[in-house]
Amino acid sequence: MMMNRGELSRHQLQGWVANRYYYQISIPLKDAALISQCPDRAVRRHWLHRLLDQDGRTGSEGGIEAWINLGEAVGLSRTELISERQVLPGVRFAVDAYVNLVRWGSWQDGVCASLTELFAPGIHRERLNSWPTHYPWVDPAGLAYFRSRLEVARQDGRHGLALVLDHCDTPASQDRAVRIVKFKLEVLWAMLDAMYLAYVVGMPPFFNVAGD
Ligand SMILES: O=C(O)c1cc(C(=O)O)c2c(n1)C(=O)C(=O)c1cc(C(=O)O)[nH]c1-2
Repeated sequence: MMMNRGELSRHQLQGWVANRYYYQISIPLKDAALISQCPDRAVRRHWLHRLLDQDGRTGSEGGIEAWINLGEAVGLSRTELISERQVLPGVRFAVDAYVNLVRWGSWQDGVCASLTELFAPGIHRERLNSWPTHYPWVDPAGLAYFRSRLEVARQDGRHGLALVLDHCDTPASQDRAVRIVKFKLEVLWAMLDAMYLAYVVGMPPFFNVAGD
């Protein structure tokens, strides 16, 4: 909300991009964990696209590279981003909890957890619309990540939802699906809470937050 209202300082927006970088690089690990659990060839085949969409293919660099470009567009160097120096402990713990859920749960759990992506296209669209006005100092070329995800996230979300509707066909499995989605929302909230404390409240001690 603060982001979309244009209320973030340069330091705060940089902090968000640097921390979300850790989410981006963890998504393929999560997708690989899901694939490793899944005996269904068609599902594995489809899910592999997700992994490659982030990691890239020959001739197409992929989402992580696009996120690094976003980092450069907000004034962070590639080295700074890749160093993970700015990743907050709370963000790291939350993201790792997501990867671990998929690593130790079933592949259906992993699909349920990805359903928050249904909301991602709208969120990306909002950023594409508002950032050029609110943050004119951000190089617009860096917004390519959000643009590239509009259609991909819509398709991924639909595919995930179709799988969940297909496989979660008992009250018990539907109950579990809802609990998993709640867990994933808690991961996303925990990330935001950690960033809010560090960059908005400015509450010390944070070993890796430089003063603004
Ligand atoms: O910017 C966002 O708000 C947002 C949220 C989410 C999400 O809800 O997990 C994803 C993304 N973006 C995203 O870019 C992305 O690639 C992605 C993959 C996944 C997933 O769980 O597999 N979620 C998300």
